[in-house]
Amino acid sequence: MIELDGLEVAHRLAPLSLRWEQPALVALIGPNGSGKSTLLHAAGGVLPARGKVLIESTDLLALDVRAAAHIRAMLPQRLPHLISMPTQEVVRLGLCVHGASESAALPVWQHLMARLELTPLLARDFTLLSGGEQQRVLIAKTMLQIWPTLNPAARLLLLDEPLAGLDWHHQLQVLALLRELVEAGIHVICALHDFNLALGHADALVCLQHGTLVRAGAMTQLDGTLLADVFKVQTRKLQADGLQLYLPIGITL
Ligand SMILES: Nc1ncnc2c1ncn2[C@@H]1O[C@H](COP(=O)(O)OP(=O)(O)OP(=O)(O)O)[C@@H](O)[C@H]1O
Repeated sequence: MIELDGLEVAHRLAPLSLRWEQPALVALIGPNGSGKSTLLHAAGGVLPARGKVLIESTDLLALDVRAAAHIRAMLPQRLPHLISMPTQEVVRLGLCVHGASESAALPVWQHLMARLELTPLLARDFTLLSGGEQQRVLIAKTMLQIWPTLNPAARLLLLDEPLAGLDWHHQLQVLALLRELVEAGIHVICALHDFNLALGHADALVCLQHGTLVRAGAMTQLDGTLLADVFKVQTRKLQADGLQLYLPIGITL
């Protein structure tokens, strides 16, 4: 069970309460500036906030950063200040939190390197990789931190637009890894701007507008009315393989 209980950031996020009984892939959507990053940072305990983030009976916000890092991992939207170092050392930072040995981590390491196609990049300087390559490296590092076979305490993964800058192939690779994590018991909250990817892959929806929760629940809540009212876009509904998709065709005023 994961619960955001009255989570609030002064002037940026109105108090919101949400609860999920089972691990799920939650799509966090909202227009630019609606508070998605604010919610993720607050839930991760890296931005001062009121309220609680309950994981079973533990309040994540009452833990110090090191203890919290055993339970949750977070991928921010912007790259941290880049320092010149080999890419493999960046990935390896994901192991520091739980301290799994490299031999214990090897199967997971190999799995992530293969799925994210990072092996040819490992010896290169991280700062010289392309934006999408750097993003895949940081996703691997973040996943190593909370991969359940390496870190059994891990419960929550917070991702701020992890698919931004990735090509379709790598977007789908990342979504497949997120599904693996959900099936292994990790609750994933993922800010996304691509509604069709959300419809195809997420289990549940959270939508913010002006720092306020406007919808939450099943993915069927993501519909043409929401896209018109909150995102100010006119859409055409499409059906593909039983999936409802939306094509943007104009803006609403
Ligand atoms: N450090 C800060 N101090 C004050 N206000 C901030 C700060 N960071 C963000 N904001 C404001 O908080 C609001 C929510 O920003 P946030 O980054 O959470 O939006 P978002 O939904 O993630 O947007 P985007 O889709 O553009 O990434 C915005 O109005 C933003 O200007």
